[in-house]
Amino acid sequence: MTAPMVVRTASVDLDSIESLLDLVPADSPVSWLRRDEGLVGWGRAAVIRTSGSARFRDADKWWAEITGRAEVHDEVNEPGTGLVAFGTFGFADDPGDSVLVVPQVIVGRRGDRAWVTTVDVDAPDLVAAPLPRPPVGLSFADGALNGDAWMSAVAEAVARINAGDLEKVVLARDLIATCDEPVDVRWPLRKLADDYAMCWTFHVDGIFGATPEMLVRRERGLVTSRVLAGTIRRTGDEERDAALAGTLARSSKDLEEHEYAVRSVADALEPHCSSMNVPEVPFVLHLPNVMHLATDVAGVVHDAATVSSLQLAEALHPSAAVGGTPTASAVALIDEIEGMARDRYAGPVGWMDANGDGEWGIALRSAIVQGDTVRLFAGCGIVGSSDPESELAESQAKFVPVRDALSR
Ligand SMILES: C=C(O[C@@H]1C=C(C(=O)O)C=C[C@H]1O)C(=O)O
Repeated sequence: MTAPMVVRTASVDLDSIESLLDLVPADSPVSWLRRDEGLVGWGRAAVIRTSGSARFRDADKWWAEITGRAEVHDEVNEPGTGLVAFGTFGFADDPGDSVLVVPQVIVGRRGDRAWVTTVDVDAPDLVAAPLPRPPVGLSFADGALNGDAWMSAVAEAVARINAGDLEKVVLARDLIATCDEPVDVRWPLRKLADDYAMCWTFHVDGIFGATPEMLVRRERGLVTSRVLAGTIRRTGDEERDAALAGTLARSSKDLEEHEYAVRSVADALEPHCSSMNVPEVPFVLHLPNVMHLATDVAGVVHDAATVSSLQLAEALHPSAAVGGTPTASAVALIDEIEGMARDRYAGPVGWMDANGDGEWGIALRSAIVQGDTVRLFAGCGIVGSSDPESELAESQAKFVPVRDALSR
């Protein structure tokens, strides 16, 4: 048995640091940030890679062992202090690996508090790291399916739905970006955190993005989930966008798609909650590229002592926002007609502390970087009244955040 990890969390003054990303060196960075609050980290103190249907359980068991024998000195005691792991999980049982990683250094900020946590290393000087270089020689190419082939898959899904096989399915596509040199992920991360400050800007082990969708957050016995489904593109003209937001809020196609997603989350959370609040009417979430129907579900959990936030994420995944309804038929149809492997796209991504509290977003508006290649993903909820051309346009709008973040 190896020696226990020695973990120290101390308060720090970060008033002069605008973005926590300024501190992050190029060596294995991780991030989970929203409006400049959250966590960043670097270095690797411990990591587990797992796959298959037991991936969540494997990771959770490993985490219980690690936290059970760590020696923790925490002078801050906030959610996200002490020992913290960052994770990314595959959408499907296979292919693709899932990872939970404990960085050597984690820097956190929440309200007016800031802290640094070190794991088996001395506290570093918190100074701005050299800036990342922008990607050079960027070009884009179709992924597994070109636009026409993907629209045929959407038409097939619509036919299956109208034949009564299922109610909703989310179909995704990929886009391949190639550069002349390996991409420094901190470049797109900085741009995403700037341009999509209302989203969660994440990076764990090669998957990065700015997701607007929170699968599950648990903090001190309170659980929340932000469910999205139903989308309209923005035009950039404020008056037109306000009218479009009204159209979205009244669109029966989008409200139907949304209702499936909210139901799937509420049903999965219910067994864990002693009370729940599920709003009956969604609000419209405005992002720079699109607007979504959104519902914030909240509940008080009764099993925080035995069920971690990662186990809650497992129970919720895949919600109808990224899978469909009913889940099993939708996932089978995705496998049959989507024509690509999702890998960790649309899987849970986030962090968890030693109490099992944490935040798990859905890895959307995301991409996987590997050396000089970046694979971008976007998906759309399909119901019986979906139109393939509109869905293609919607998928293009969903590529925009990462696409723009890769450019200079
Ligand atoms: C699947 C994605 O987004 C999901 C699908 C949505 C929709 O179809 O309206 C909206 C938000 C997300 O729940 C994606 O961004 O790739």
